[in-house]
Amino acid sequence: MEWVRGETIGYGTFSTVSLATPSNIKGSGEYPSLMAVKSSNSYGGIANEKSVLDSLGDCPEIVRCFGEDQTVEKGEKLHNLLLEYASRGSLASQLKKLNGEGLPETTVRRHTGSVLRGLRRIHSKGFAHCDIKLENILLFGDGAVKIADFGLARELTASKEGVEIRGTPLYMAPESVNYNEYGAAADVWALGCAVVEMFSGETAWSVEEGSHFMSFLLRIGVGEELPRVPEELSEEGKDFLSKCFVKDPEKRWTVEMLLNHPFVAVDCEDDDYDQRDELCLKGKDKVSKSPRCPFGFPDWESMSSESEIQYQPLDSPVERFASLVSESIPNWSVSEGWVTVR
Ligand SMILES: Nc1ncnc2c1ncn2[C@@H]1O[C@H](COP(=O)(O)OP(=O)(O)OP(=O)(O)O)[C@@H](O)[C@H]1O
Repeated sequence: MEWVRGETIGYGTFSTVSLATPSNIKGSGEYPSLMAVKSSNSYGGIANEKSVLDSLGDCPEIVRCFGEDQTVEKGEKLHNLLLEYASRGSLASQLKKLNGEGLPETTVRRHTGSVLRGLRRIHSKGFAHCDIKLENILLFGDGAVKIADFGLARELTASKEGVEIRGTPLYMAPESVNYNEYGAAADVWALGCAVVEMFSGETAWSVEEGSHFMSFLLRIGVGEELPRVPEELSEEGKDFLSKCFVKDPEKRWTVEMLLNHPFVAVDCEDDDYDQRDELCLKGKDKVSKSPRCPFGFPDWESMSSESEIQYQPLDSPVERFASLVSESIPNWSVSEGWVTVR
């Protein structure tokens, strides 16, 4: 399909997302008149995302892919992935418009149910998403909520050796920090963090400015502490989170179990949904920008490609942390200050 690039609508760590329209409307009946195109000068993430999306097939809770191609623009070779366009942006951008407030619980329940159904498809096809966060949950004009960004997704059978941080640390599960495990259970932990953020408008972990990265990893991996559960959340919501925030991945509830939890299994009245969502729609969308340098840790850039890492088996969490951290102090203030590490 021939297509024309439109305005930029989002930035990721390794890609730019723009609007795209088919250039020959007549001959493009199977494609929508407006799409999103994710473009990157590196092939790995785009290729992985395309291959995972192909394996997942059509699912109402997963962003659709219309194909991939390469272009040369301003002398630069770009790899492009054509995707369904989410006209209402990401949950992160929606939340930003609420100025620190969260979404009504009925809306959170509905969105959580959608993400769970998307995760059910991902896990049943033998993959883990590995980067569930509000930036990767997209909102559509018809009210649909879909999971996007499969650049980090990987097969559940993939090896877990070595030292690797995948995804966004604020959403990382204890077993990922400690043992490099990025399975279906780690997606459930990340979903719990996303639910807290959706409801409260604040990240599930509160981290003081100037805190050291290593101490944060220790809090997730070694300590007894769990992510914050908002006081104002209903008892059902608190119970739902208590099933997500179980340190032992074997004891954590699976997506299938959570789909039967009353927090999402019961259809809620959506009275307050429309009002608050309308308010969000009225705000003008701004292009979201992630910092280009992961965490403000200059030396973390060397971890951007798995193939470049010389893996050493490390047994203890402390050894692993020591190999992952630098001396620099990151900006902890908000989740958007974090970027995905590949
Ligand atoms: N299909 C889409 N429709 C509308 N907006 C989109 C779409 N896909 C992505 N975006 C916007 O672009 C942003 C970046 O996209 P995406 O997360 O896929 O890129 P990325 O390079 O994989 O990001 P990162 O790896 O930093 O998480 C999203 O947070 C969202 O705001």
